[in-house]
Amino acid sequence: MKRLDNSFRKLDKFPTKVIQFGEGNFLRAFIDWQIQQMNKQGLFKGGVKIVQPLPKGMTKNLDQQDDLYTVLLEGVLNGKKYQSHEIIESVNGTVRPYDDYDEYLKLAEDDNIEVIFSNTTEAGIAFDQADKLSDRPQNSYPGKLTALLYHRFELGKRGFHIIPCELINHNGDQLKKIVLQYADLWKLGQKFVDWINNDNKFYSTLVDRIVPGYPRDRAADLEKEWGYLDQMMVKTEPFLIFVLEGSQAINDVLPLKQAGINFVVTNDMQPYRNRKVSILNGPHTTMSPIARLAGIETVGEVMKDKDFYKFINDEMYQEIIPTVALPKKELEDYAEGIKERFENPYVKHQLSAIALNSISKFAARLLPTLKRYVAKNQQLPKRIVLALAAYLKIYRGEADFEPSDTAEVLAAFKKITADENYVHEALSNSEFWGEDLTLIPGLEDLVNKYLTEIDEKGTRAIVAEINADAK
Ligand SMILES: NC(=O)c1ccc[n+]([C@@H]2O[C@H](COP(=O)([O-])OP(=O)(O)OC[C@H]3O[C@@H](n4cnc5c(N)ncnc54)[C@H](O)[C@@H]3O)[C@@H](O)[C@H]2O)c1
Ligand SMILES: O=P(O)(O)OC[C@@H](O)[C@@H](O)[C@H](O)[C@H](O)CO
Repeated sequence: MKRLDNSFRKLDKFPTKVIQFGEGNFLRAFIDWQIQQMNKQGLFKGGVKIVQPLPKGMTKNLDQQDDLYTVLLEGVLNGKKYQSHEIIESVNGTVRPYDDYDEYLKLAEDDNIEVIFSNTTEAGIAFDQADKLSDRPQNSYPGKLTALLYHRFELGKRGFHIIPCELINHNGDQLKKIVLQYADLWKLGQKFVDWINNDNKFYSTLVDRIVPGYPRDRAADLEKEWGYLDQMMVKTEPFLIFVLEGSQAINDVLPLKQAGINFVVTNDMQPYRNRKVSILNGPHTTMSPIARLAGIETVGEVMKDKDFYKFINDEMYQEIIPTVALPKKELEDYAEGIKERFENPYVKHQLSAIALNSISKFAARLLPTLKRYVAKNQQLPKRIVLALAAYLKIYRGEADFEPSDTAEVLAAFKKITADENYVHEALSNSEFWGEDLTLIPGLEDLVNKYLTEIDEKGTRAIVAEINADAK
């Protein structure tokens, strides 16, 4: 069978208008897919050069198939099963700064390029004190970006629209802050700082699309069905939302809305972020420890289990939604959409994958809801507290599987697992939660009660009891 190559292209190859840091599954199924949708409608007429941010990566695999790959959309849309696939033609080429730094810097010279996207994971937007302007290349993504921007500035050219998609709050502000830190460290001068501030725009974003990536178990069958080889195919759910904080003028640069994409430009993206983190990531982080301790492996299985479904549904409607400051109807519609996405029969979303770095995820995704719930109701949200107890059981090494977290968190837990005041020690460690959780009235007692009950009867029985209480 033939590998994908240029003979599969149906659209014109447009000039490069976008630089993209990161060749990962998410960006290929999110940004490059959206650019394809604009190009198909003749609205953007631009291509993407992908920069591989790390020495090792997948860009060579992309080059082997003339930068083409297939996006497979599979899921449930408005209650109906939906499946389609499309060859994405928006990538014009790839650049590897570790192999050819000059080619990388040359991107700054291209007048057609207007936009920079990135997703270098949450670890990518970081300042590395050791980075130097003379490095070829700099270690960090912001270091590489600053070097590119400085070259552009020296050439007297206009700046860029810089749109990071990393899942950290205020990602645009964070990235700009680090670029300015490098400007200071490398003594690049006030004129460069002014050019960064006035000629470039950094946007904060919220991205949402579940992208399971390469469909390993079905890839060979899909290739047979499509009639070509594709080592870069990527599977995604059909749903997406792309929220950008900034002025509506960005719609002229990126006519995504016009292309029918769920692109929201707003002057305050925090409500969207709170909604997503609390109603989507919150239940993920709740179900992961409780359902795993009951022997369940995927999000889909949780949603198919009568008791667990009710538990998660009640968590959304009774513990989370009343604490989010957005119109109730809007939140309920969103929650219904999330349940449909969780039930996606095509996505086997492993609870163990969601469990990675659970302690910081609990702090970011559930603790704010817990505190808002307590302030509003003067009582504790039982389902969220049960999740906390389940995490403490897992992190004490008492599950059939190991906790997966940073070395620091695992080491800190190791120190206290044998302590007879384990729960107190864990809850009062502000390094874990950003504050002392024993100060929340009644929390330590309820966590202790649930831990005893988990030992006595298991999480499934407790879930059933909480459901019965809720009727
Ligand atoms: N896959 C999803 O469903 C999904 C949905 C929304 C958001 N996200 C977020 O997007 C990010 C990427 O996900 P993915 O599925 O594309 O992963 P991936 O492993 O396919 O790609 C990761 C990309 O990040 C780069 N990278 C990794 N560490 C880096 C570092 N320290 N510095 C610079 N670059 C680095 C890699 O080079 C690669 O391009 C994750 O942080 C994830 O939380 C994923
Ligand atoms: O990717 P993580 O590990 O940060 O979180 C696990 C899931 O909650 C997450 O991937 C969601 O599916 C995603 O945020 C949806 O856009």
